[in-house]
Amino acid sequence: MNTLKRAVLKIGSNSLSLAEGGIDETVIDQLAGVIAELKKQGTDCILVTSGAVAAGMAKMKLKERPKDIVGKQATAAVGQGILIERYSYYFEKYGMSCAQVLLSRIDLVEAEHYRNAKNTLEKLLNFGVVPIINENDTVVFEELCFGDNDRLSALVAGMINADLLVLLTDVDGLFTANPVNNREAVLIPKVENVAEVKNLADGTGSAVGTGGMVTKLKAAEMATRFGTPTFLMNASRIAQIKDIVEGNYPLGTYFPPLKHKLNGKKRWMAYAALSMGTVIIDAGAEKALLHDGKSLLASGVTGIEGFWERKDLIKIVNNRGEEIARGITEFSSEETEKVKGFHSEEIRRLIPEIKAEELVHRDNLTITQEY
Ligand SMILES: Nc1ncnc2c1ncn2[C@@H]1O[C@H](COP(=O)(O)OP(=O)(O)O)[C@@H](O)[C@H]1O
Ligand SMILES: N[C@@H](CCC(=O)OP(=O)(O)O)C(=O)O
Repeated sequence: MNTLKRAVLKIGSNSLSLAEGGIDETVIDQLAGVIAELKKQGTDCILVTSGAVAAGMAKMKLKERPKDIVGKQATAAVGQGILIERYSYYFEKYGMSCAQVLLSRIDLVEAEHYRNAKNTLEKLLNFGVVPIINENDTVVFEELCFGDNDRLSALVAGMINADLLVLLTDVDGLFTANPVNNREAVLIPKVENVAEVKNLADGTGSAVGTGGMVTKLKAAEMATRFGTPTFLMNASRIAQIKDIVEGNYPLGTYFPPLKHKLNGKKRWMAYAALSMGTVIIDAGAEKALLHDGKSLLASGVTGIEGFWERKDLIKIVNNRGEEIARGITEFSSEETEKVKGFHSEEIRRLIPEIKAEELVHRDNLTITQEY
């Protein structure tokens, strides 16, 4: 029996592009066909698709992907309309409707915006329409963009509680080295701990792709922490997505979900929200957060960086400068500076109006341990 209610499928620029330039419509046709079949079997899909720049390049007869941001933005503006028109055409062929949803990193930073995006996606799925997501390339700015669509697809999987994330690319999965330039590279069928394989990924994508394997591993790490099983496979096997849904894994790399998954608010804190500043903590506080499941107290803070207000999100780094957690703090940066290193009684004396005992309460804290 099919128990997967929701799947997010992500297809990269590489797999959608023709060698001579432009979009490969046979791939769009196959994707629409598989999504329509899955729908009949009870699995709703959200598609995260790249390809706007590739489609724009063909239209404008550009031989190379523009290197400058504005060039990419203008090219994506030309290509996005062409891309979505082709998807609409092929979904209609299979009796389905689709909707264009353009998201950027900034749209997910505020908790309210994140909820709005989630509600719209939920409504589209309720309408029986396939949301087709791409990054809103035309308006993003460099400091705050995904660039690749891998991490965006993982955030979307977390947002809608997907039961499966499939990353479709131009290689068969994760190899022991980049298979494009290492003949001896061997496919890894299953990865339990992404941190252990991160060194195998090389960040260079193909001529049209962005991010390479590095951003795919980051996406797998995020999605599996959200409790979403993730599968990385070759887009030439699109038809086999049906096998995954039926519980049979084709050739590819499987990343099983983690047992201790992050809940909705912690997903947003860990990967979507922006931090306003940083507190540096000592070894005792690091142990309390990582091993004892405790809140962060001011007594464990040794330094601060940045300026923030009460209820802002901050990063928590250890004394080696490694990020270990993020959380919403009850103290502004000015207040934190005043109370750092002090115990509760002294804090009440220094700032009598503050009722909170903790700098960051455990309910408002998520372990990130960046890799
Ligand atoms: N260890 C690895 N295993 C597999 N592929 C790798 C590895 N390291 C780097 N890569 C590269 O990642 C590329 C896929 O990333 P990318 O070009 O960004 O694709 P997409 O457009 O699908 O997002 C592959 O073509 C391959 O060259
Ligand atoms: N948003 C861009 C996608 C950028 C990109 O190349 O992403 P990816 O193929 O996932 O490495 C586009 O539509 O062209």
